[in-house]
Amino acid sequence: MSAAIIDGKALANSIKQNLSERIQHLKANHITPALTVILVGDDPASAVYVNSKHNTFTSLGLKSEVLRFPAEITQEQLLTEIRKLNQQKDLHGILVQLPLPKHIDTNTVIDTIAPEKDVDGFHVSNAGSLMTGNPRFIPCTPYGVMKMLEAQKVNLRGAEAVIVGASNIVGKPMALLLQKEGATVTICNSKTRDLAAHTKRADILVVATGRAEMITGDMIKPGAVVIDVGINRMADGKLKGDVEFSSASEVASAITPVPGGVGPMTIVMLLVNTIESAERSLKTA
Ligand SMILES: Nc1nc(=O)c2c([nH]1)NC[C@@H]1CN(c3ccc(C(=O)N[C@@H](CCC(=O)O)C(=O)O)cc3)C=[N+]21
Repeated sequence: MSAAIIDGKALANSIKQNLSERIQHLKANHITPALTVILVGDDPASAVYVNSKHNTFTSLGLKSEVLRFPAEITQEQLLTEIRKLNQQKDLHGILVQLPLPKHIDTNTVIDTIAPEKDVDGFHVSNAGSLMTGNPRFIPCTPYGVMKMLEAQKVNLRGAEAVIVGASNIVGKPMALLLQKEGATVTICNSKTRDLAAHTKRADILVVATGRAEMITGDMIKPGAVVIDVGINRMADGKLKGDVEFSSASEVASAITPVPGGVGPMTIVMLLVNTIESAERSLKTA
């Protein structure tokens, strides 16, 4: 068997096309959706992602600004910058690129962002609202994965979903979203005993560990839908997922590639959240 490849890039593009009407409507009301990204330090991978976001936003006529700070910035200075952005009228989204340097407490920084501008959906109150079933912003990566499953017409009701990786930004919100659609969800982590026993049960397998090619075809149930969230840059510059594509695609019924899978969906859902935020400002104006 050879799996269907779920084309995240194409789906992201079609979602993008469908946003133009909403953008026009906002502009007719003198609102340009605006995002500010804070980038601390000079990690080259982060710089690539931030540029990619910036280009996507500006190409659609949205406002995007990147504030760059040296890795030595103090936590208090960073919080001061965020508080300024919170007050800025006509700014609908604030994103602090992760990871942050070790001397800075990530949760404190995220929870300083005004929840109404937290288009990543990482603020503790937004995490809570997702958990209680009335989300303000759905975190972009799991949101994009749900759109891919929907486009692929994957039946989630009663399905066995297994997530490998329990992070606040992917694994945990992913579990809530799948559960909401009726899946039976297992979250595995680095301490899980007999990981393969879990992954082999999965009708839907989502892998977000940051460990290149750790899931191989022999760990996958025949016919499963495999979503690879990993983006690992190899020494030769090539990108690899957390799933070994060659063996997995022999077993799965559908699989996301890396690159061109979940990554482009993450960026387009950031666009969706920022536009949504701008539309809310229209309602309260
Ligand atoms: N506050 C915050 N929010 C994030 O959403 C966030 C973050 N911090 N920190 C880093 C991760 C990573 N991330 C990616 C988004 C798109 C691609 C993407 O589009 N990748 C392309 C390939 C790009 C390339 O060639 O490097 C693809 O998969 O096809 C990758 C990675 C968002 N992140």
